Amino acid sequence: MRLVIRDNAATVADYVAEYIKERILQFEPSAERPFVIGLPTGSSPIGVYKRLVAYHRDGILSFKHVVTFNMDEYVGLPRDHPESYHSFMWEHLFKHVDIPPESVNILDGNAADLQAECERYEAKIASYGGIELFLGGIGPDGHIAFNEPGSSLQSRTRVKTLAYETIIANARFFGGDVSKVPKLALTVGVGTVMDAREVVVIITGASKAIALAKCIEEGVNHMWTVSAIQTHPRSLIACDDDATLELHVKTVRYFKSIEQVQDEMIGRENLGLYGQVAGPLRYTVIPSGN
Ligand SMILES: N[C@@H]1[C@@H](O)[C@H](O)[C@@H](COP(=O)(O)O)O[C@@H]1O
Repeated sequence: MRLVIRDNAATVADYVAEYIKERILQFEPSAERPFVIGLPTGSSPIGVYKRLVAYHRDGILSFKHVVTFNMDEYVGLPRDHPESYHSFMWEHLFKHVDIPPESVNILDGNAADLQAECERYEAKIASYGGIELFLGGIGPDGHIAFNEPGSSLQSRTRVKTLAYETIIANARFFGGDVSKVPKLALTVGVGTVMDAREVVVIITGASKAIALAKCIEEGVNHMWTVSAIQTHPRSLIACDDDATLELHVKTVRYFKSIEQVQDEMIGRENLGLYGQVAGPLRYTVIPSGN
């Protein structure tokens, strides 16, 4: 696993947006071979979406051959409710780019048969040959998507009851009124996320500091479901300084030194993603710490 530390949420967003842009461009997606990406909602990815929209506006990035699968959706909230994840995604990303609407996949939290909807979703992901890159954020309790503490680390897409801490955290989107926050959600499982060929997680802010420390410095544990990322062969956490508050100084220095060595050996401008070196250097470098 790699940990990339930046000064603040804005520079984390710069890094992650550029990372995703490069991954899509290097993949050279086509109609027959689209780039399949898993996407989160929440405040963490908003800066990334803004930058992806800007890449599109500047003619650098197209979403014509990108297929998306969102992580989760509330149960029972009308699709056009301003706080539904459908609304969020169209507002922050999809309506600003050239993605064909049929390439957007978001769980239907109003389906008559919620279980069947979850099974349909998994089957659709499989029909594309799986997800290339899953981007995620986490809750303060270390949940990824809506995989609350205690979720099986092999879980698949399913109906989930939200933890009280999550309901309180998300009340800010419902005028601070806890009673208005849906108590159920559909969510991809931890296993669904970990099946992606690559996982990238954004962790910013002091409120996520304990979760980041649990995820990185302690063992894989279903009480901090994002910690499953330790078992993934190709994973990256992008965090800001505030999120490192609970990490050991040694941990922070270790991951910073890895980046520094990479920069010195290869040069930042030539360092592609996960050893895929862009520019004139074409050899493969696998950075340690992966
Ligand atoms: N289901 C979503 C998660 O996918 C998201 O990661 C989390 C964090 O949100 P924020 O980025 O706003 O802190 O919120 C919700 O619980």
